[in-house]
Amino acid sequence: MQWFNINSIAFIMRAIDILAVLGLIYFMLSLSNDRRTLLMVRGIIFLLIASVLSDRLGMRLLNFVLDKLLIGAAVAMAVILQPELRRFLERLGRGDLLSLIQPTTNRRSPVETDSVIEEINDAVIELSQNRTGALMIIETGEPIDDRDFSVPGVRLNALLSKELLHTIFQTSTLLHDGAILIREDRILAAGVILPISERAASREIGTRHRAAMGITDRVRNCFCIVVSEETGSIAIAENGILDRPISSSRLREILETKLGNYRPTTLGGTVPRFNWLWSNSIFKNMVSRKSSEKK
Ligand SMILES: Nc1ncnc2c1ncn2[C@@H]1O[C@H](COP(=O)(O)OP(=O)(O)OP(=O)(O)O)[C@@H](O)[C@H]1O
Repeated sequence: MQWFNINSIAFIMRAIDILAVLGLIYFMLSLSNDRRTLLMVRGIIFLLIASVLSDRLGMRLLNFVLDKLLIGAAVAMAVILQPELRRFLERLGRGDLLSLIQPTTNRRSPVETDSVIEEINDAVIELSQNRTGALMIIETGEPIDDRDFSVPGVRLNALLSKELLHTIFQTSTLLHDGAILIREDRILAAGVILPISERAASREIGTRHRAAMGITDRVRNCFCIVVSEETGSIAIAENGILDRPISSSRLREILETKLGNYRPTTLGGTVPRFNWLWSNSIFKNMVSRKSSEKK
């Protein structure tokens, strides 16, 4: 028992302390998969580390300023992340600890998912064949905040069907202008006006396609399908990058990957959202920016 002295206990307590902080950071990062939120959390973590370091190094004035900044940042974060924090506290209160460590993406049942994929796929192909312009935002995770849209459009909350998708985009309807927002198996809104991308892109790319690039650049938990009125071509926008033209078989593949049950898994069976955001998308952006610039 000699090895189990005061020093060992202090070491174990320190390890638990560090693990608890890492756990807390993990939960904060998994609150949202919005890029700006993650950048904000990262900024606060940076301030926290700088404050601890300045304290250890005896830099009292810097430490004083950093402490005040941290308090301000924490209050700002509580205000900005109010819906996410409320969800987090609700789950904590319910004792639903498992859902805290599981990504919230794709909780649809297989049957529901299959029919959503079918309906979207059929509608897009039909719209493309008829050269009917269309813009769809499809959520893949946490709900998109209305403040991310320039105009949130008209609320529909209707069950998704290819007939409805087709009807909305007919030029004779009042709702055909703008985008529709799809959440799970519902068309939540139509006539949504999106922020236009500020990325440098070819002059051939018009406002419908730029709008798809704009929203997916701002919000990471979604992708857009665009059907060109001019050419009938299908495009997919993700992470602010436009991929076009997309063949009908590729469209189905993308829908199945994004909305189906397939997900790349780790040993634990799930991928924490911030991994995907910070590693995969940064890599993808670097690779596909070149291809979009070429267009
Ligand atoms: N900011 C926006 N948010 C949502 N929809 C938009 C936005 N800007 C334009 N649109 C849609 O795009 C239509 C205009 O498309 P425009 O011809 O300018 O773009 P495009 O990318 O060349 O598309 P297409 O190939 O279909 O012609 C508008 O009628 C409107 O429905």
